[in-house]
Amino acid sequence: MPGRDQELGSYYVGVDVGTGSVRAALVDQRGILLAFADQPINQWEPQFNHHEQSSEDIWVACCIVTKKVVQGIDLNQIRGLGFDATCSLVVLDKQFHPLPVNHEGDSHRNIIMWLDHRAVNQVHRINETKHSVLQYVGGVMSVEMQAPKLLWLKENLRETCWDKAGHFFDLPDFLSWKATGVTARSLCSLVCKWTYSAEKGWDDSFWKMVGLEDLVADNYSKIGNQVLPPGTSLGNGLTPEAAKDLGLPAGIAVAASLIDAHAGGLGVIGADVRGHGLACEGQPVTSRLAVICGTSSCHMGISKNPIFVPGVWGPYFSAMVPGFWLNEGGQSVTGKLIDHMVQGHAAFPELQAKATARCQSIYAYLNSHLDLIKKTQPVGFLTVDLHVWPDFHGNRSPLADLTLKGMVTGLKLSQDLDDLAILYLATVQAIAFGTRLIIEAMESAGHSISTLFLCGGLGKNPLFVQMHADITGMPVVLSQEVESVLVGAAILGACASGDFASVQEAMARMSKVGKVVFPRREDKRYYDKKYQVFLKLVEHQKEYASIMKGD
Ligand SMILES: Nc1ncnc2c1ncn2[C@@H]1O[C@H](COP(=O)(O)OP(=O)(O)O)[C@@H](O)[C@H]1O
Ligand SMILES: O=C(CO)[C@H](O)[C@H](O)COP(=O)(O)O
Repeated sequence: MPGRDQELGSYYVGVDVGTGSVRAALVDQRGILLAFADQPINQWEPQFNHHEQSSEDIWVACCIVTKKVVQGIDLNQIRGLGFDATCSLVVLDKQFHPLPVNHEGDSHRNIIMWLDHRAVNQVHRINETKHSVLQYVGGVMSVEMQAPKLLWLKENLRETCWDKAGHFFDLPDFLSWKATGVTARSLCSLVCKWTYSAEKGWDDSFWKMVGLEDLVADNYSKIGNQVLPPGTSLGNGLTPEAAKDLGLPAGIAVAASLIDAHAGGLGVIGADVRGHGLACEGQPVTSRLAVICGTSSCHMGISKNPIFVPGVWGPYFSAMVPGFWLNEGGQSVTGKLIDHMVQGHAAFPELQAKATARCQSIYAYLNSHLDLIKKTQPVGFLTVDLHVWPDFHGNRSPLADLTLKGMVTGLKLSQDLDDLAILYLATVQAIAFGTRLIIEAMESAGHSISTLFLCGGLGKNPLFVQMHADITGMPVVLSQEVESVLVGAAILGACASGDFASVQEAMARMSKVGKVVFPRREDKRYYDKKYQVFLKLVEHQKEYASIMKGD
């Protein structure tokens, strides 16, 4: 909350809808968070690989957190509002009412979440077309993108959903519509998840080839035929109705939105790094990789010219930083995988009890427990004979293989807290090795990366950050504001308000270096050996699959 003696200034509200919660912040022109609030959101998993949410629930959560962060301030100081959200698919009918995306016909659950893998068969057929738009998603479309999900709805819920649908929104675009009544879509969501080209627009032949020709016949009115760069001011700003819901003044500028990972990228990648001893100082911004780590991890690298990286999404023009091409590597489950491994272990109740007794988070407790048991060796060396392959939800990048599964080798009969802590460590390391594999793929295609800029919920975990530095061999920059994704959302609001001339200017002013974590060079040999094992794991998994397929 800003103090009463706070100089009268301009504020922006950023709203970030992650997988597990909605967050809002009040942010000033220097990118400093003056107030923060969060609110959990519901998820349903009615069947394995079906993940659903409710757009009504999410809007209610947005209203709760926004009202909280503006409490007690002069509303006239708020100049702009920006949203970011996960790239989930929201379905509404022609009157903008929710439609069910499930066999139960529950219209409250009208969102197919980004991590939903129900459309495996559909994406397989889409990839078999080898259509040229696939070049711009790393060569292989992901089941997490919107075209396979649309096709699934058409083939499975024709009467209850497809035929009645009037609007298919990416969640960030749903939020900006809800705030302004403007149905224009963000270039970010359409380019990254819907095959739209910033240069050529929609490709009719793709939609016809995959069996979604009805979208073309409608001139794309259901999926978006007005497209705006992120940060553009929408319509007449916040509608009176949305203003009442959110507790904000009607008419303030609302920006065309971003996907959450992209907002994180804006929130970190433009910081002034002078004086921190970083290799990216004085180098083009293209030497920086933004790594946004929440439920999933997203690896956002930009370039002046398009770079085609097999298995890495993109290149997408102007989808994050205007004028730059974006490649987006990713791991579908990272925070969710760590939670899964820890919560599923027999010693989890003991961990919870001990962490609660010390008023610590379970992760802070695990990290201090590892420090105790490591004795004199570096903590990472505790996993010399325990190795994890992290693709419990398939591989997004760079293998782009959704059939891959998780692996653990080196299990013992022990089920105590030491065992849980070491399994947790091996999981964190596996995620960092996955990042190394993505960086290597990006570099061999033409990127030249020297520094990681990490944010998201996992950025609060010092072990996760140190392992990313040690395993990639690159320094990891953490922002001054831990909630950097919200700074990205606020940057959108700031651009829409007209207070900054460009997204680049707002980025440079509002993102700031906090802490830098350097790699421990002396441990490199150990991690290089573990990386060799990591690569063997996937090789062996493929061999097992081929043995089982044989006669
Ligand atoms: N204080 C913390 N310490 C360690 N890990 C954390 C902390 N807070 C969140 N996390 C991790 O971050 C993940 C959630 O990140 P978050 O960015 O909030 O996710 P999302 O944007 O997907 O909702 C959790 O799965 C958890 O593993
Ligand atoms: O596909 C993505 C970005 O393009 C993200 O993985 C997705 O939006 C989920 O984000 P989060 O892990 O922060 O909840």
